[in-house]
Amino acid sequence: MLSVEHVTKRYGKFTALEDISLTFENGVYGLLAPNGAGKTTLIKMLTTLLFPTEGKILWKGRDILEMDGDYRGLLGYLPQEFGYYKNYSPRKFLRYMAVLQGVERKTAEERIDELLELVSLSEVKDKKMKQFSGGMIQRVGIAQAMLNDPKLLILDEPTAGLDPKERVRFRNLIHNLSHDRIVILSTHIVSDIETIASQIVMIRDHRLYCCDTPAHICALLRGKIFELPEGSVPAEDQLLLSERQSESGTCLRIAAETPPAGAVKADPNLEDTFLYIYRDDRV
Ligand SMILES: Nc1ncnc2c1ncn2[C@@H]1O[C@H](COP(=O)(O)OP(=O)(O)OP(=O)(O)O)[C@@H](O)[C@H]1O
Repeated sequence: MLSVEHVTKRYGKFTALEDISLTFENGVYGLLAPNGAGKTTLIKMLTTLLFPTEGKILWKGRDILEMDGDYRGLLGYLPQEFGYYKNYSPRKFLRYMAVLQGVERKTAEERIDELLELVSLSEVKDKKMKQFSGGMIQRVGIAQAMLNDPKLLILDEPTAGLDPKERVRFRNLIHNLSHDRIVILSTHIVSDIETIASQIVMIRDHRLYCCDTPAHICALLRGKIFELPEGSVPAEDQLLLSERQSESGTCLRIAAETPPAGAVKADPNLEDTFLYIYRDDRV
C-alpha cells in the first residue's frame, strides 16, 4: 500500500500541489486533470525524482525516501518522455535496461521473452525500433517498466500520440497488468481511463478534488445532464458539454441545474463530469 500524507510541493514561491493525502491499493488509478494541474509533479514525487516540500510518501508505512533502492526495486516507471535508442531492437533495448537495473542475466532473458509476448511484440523483437509506430514504442516502454515485475507501476501520459486502435490495445494491456499491483496512470484524456480505472484521482486548484470510482464521480451530476433538440441555443446558465449528430440534426448535450423545456434527461458520463468540474479552468 502506498500512501501520500499531507504532501505539498512548492517551486520557489509557486505552490504546485497543496496538502495532498491519498491511499493507493492494488488496481488502476487514473490521475485525471487538465494540463498544468500538477500530475507530473505528483508522479515525480511518487517516483522519488522530486521531493515533497512538506509531507511524506509511505510504502507499507516506510518513507519511500528512506527506503531508497528498496523502493525503486518495487517501482516500474514510464516517464512522459521515454528515451530509447531507435537503432536498437526491443530485445536489445530490454537487455540493456535489465543490466542497468541489475537484473541477473538468465532471469532477464526469460522475463524479456515473457514481456515481449505480453505486450504483443514477440514477432518484431529483433527489428530496429526506428520503424515502430507510437503505440509499439509505448509498449516497449511498458515492457521496460515491467522488467522488475513491479508492485507499483507508474505511467505518465502513456497514451499521448496513440491512434484510436492503439489506445484500445493499450487499455486492454493495462487492465491485464493490474491484477496484483498498483497501476497509476496520468492523463488528460477521459476515455483512456473511463473503462479501466477503478479509481479516478482529480486535482483542482492545486488540491485533491476527489479520489473515487468513476460511477460515484458521475453520480455528482445525476439529474443535471440534458440533451437539447436541434436548433436550441444553450442559455447563459447552461454549460455546453458536447454536440452529437442525430437523425433530426445536431443535439446539444448540456449541464443545467433545472431541466430546460423540451430537453431530454441523459445519464452523466465521466467526460461530462470532467468538463463540469474544470468548467472555469483552462483545459
Ligand atoms: N521546475 C518547475 N519550476 C517552476 N514551476 C514548475 C516546475 N515544474 C512545474 N511547474 C509548474 O507547476 C505546475 C504543475 O506542473 P506539472 O508539470 O506537474 O503539471 P501537469 O498536470 O503534469 O501538466 P502537463 O500534463 O502539461 O505536464 C504548472 O503550473 C507548471 O508550470
